[in-house]
Amino acid sequence: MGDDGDMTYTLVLLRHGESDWNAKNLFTGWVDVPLSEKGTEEALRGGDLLVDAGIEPDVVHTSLLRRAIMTANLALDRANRHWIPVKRHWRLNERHYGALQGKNKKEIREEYGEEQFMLWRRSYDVPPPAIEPGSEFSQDTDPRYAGEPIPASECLKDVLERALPYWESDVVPDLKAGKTVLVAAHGNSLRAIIKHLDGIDDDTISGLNVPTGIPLLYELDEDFKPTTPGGRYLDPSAAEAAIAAVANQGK
Ligand SMILES: O=C(O)[C@@H](CO)OP(=O)(O)O
Repeated sequence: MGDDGDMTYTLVLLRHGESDWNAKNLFTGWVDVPLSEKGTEEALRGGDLLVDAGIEPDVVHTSLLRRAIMTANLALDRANRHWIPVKRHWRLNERHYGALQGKNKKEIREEYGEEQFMLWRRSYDVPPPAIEPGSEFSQDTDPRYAGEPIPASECLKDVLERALPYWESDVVPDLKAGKTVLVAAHGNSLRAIIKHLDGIDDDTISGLNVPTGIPLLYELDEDFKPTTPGGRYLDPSAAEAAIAAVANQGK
């Protein structure tokens, strides 16, 4: 609720802390790797940032991947909000990186060249080649996805199309109920949500990167439009440096 009585909704987006594969510079996607030690620290600091900003999440939504789940647990524990209700869904998972999952970003860039590398990594509508079912980094027999229409590779457009139904059916109702909502997810699933919220066009979104472990606060008006375009990172200077590091991965 704004001071002037207008209804606003409070949303916090949180990308997981650094994972082991972020540290090793590997395409990760749906591979369920743990947080690195640095990532654990980032998640706890994310909780401190929530406390410092006086933000008390009422409900948390996560993907089905442990790096997002653990980040939410650590941040909320630090913020003494570990007890709030949680909902998890694969529709908040990282973008499925197809046959690139498990591959080194620098090696792929050197093998295929900068242009193809960036098309696969940041174009809106060019997915990487599909992953082979049954291969080492495929999720086709993973019980957590049994019976679900899971992808074998995704571009950002695909991510937006599968994340939006969950956004509308589960996140929006929590916001409309006046809850402060925390969404703990991934670089590309959050890029999809940000594209939707801020109405970013298909070309411009390729230049937008999300740093690990720094809460991004959105106040939304009654039409679910951000009152501050792009939201506000709770540690803006750390976010700026971390965004540049994500953009330069593979170099
Ligand atoms: O590997 C991945 O799954 C993602 C996020 O870490 O990488 P990128 O930023 O290259 O899309």
